[in-house]
Amino acid sequence: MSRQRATAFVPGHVTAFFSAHSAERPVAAGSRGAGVTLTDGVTVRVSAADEAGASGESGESDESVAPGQPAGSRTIDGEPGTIGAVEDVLAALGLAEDDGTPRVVDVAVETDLPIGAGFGVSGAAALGAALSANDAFDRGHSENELIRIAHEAEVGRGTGLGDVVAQARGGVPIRLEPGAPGVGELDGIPADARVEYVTFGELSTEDVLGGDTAALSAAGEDALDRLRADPRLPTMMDAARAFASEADLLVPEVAEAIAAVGDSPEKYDDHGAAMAMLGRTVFGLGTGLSDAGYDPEVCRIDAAGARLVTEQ
Ligand SMILES: Nc1ncnc2c1ncn2[C@@H]1O[C@H](COP(=O)(O)OP(=O)(O)O)[C@@H](O)[C@H]1O
Ligand SMILES: CC(C)(COP(=O)(O)O)[C@@H](O)C(=O)O
Repeated sequence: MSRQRATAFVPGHVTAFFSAHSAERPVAAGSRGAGVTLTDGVTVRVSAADEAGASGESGESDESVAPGQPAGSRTIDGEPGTIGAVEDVLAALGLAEDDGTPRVVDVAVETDLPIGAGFGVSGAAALGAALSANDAFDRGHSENELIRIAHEAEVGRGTGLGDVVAQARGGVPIRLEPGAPGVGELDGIPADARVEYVTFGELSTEDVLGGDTAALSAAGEDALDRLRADPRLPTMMDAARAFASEADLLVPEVAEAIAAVGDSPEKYDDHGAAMAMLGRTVFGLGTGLSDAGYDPEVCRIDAAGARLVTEQ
C-alpha cells in the first residue's frame, strides 16, 4: 500500500537566453539555451483527497482541469488555483484506484517566487506534481519518465520549453539540444553563486512563444555559440544581455536596472545583471543589484535539482 501523500521541491529556473524549437512530438520540442536554477523554488504536495477535498471545494469548474479528471482540491499558496500543466501531468499518470475508479487527488503548490515572471513556476509545479504523485501512489516511473511527462505537459500548454529539463538537473544548465531526456541534451557550467532578483511584473510566456520566434531564436543561437566557446558565468551574463536586446524583449524597468548594476569586472564574484526570460524581472549574480540600491530577493544557485523531500 503506497503512502498516498508525498512532497517534492523543484528549484526555480531563470532563463538567460534561449532559442525555441517546435516539433511534432512534444517530447522532441523544447529550447536550447542557458540559465540558473535557484534555491528559491516550488514545493508541491500531492495527497489522496479526504472526503472534504473530494468535494472539489476549490477545483470547481476550472477550465485547466482535464475533462473527466476529478478535481480534488487545488491551491497555490493556500488560495484556490491551479496550473494547466499540473493537471495534464496528473492525467498522464493515470491515477486510478485498483478497481479502475479515478482517484481524487489534492494538490497544494507553494512558492515564494512570483508566477508568470520568468522563474519557470509552471514547469516546476508540473515536475513537482509528477515526482510527488508517482511517489504517493506508487506509479513506478523512473526519473527520466517523470521529467518527460512534465516536459510534455509544459510544452503542450505553451507555458515553457526548457524549464523542466533544467529544473530536473539543477546547477547552471546549458540546454544543448531541445527535448526531454532521451532526445534533448544538457551540459552545465560548474559554478556556485549568490543570485539576486527584482520583479517588476509578468510577461505572458504563451504570448511570446505563440508569436514569431525567428529573430529571438537566431539571437539565442548566437548566445549559445558564445557560451559553448567559453562556458563561464560572466560570458553567460554577457550573452544574456546581448540576447535580450537583439531579441527585442527588454522592458524599460529591466534595462534601467541592468544599466544601474553595470559591469563590475573588479569584483570577481559579480557578473552584472540580465533579464529573466520570460518575465519583467532582472536577476544578478553577486551583489550588483543591492549595491545599486535595489532591494532584491536573495538566494543561491541550486546544486541538487528537483527532488522528493521528507516532511517532518
Ligand atoms: N496567480 C497566477 N498568476 C499568473 N499565472 C498563474 C496564476 N495562477 C495560475 N497561473 C497559471 O500559471 C502559468 C504561468 O506560466 P508562465 O507564464 O510560463 O509562468 P512561469 O514563468 O512562472 O512559468 C499560466 O499557465 C497561468 O495560467
Ligand atoms: C524562456 C522559456 C521559454 C519560458 O520561461 P518561463 O516564462 O519562466 O516559463 C523557458 O521555458 C525556456 O525554454 O528557456
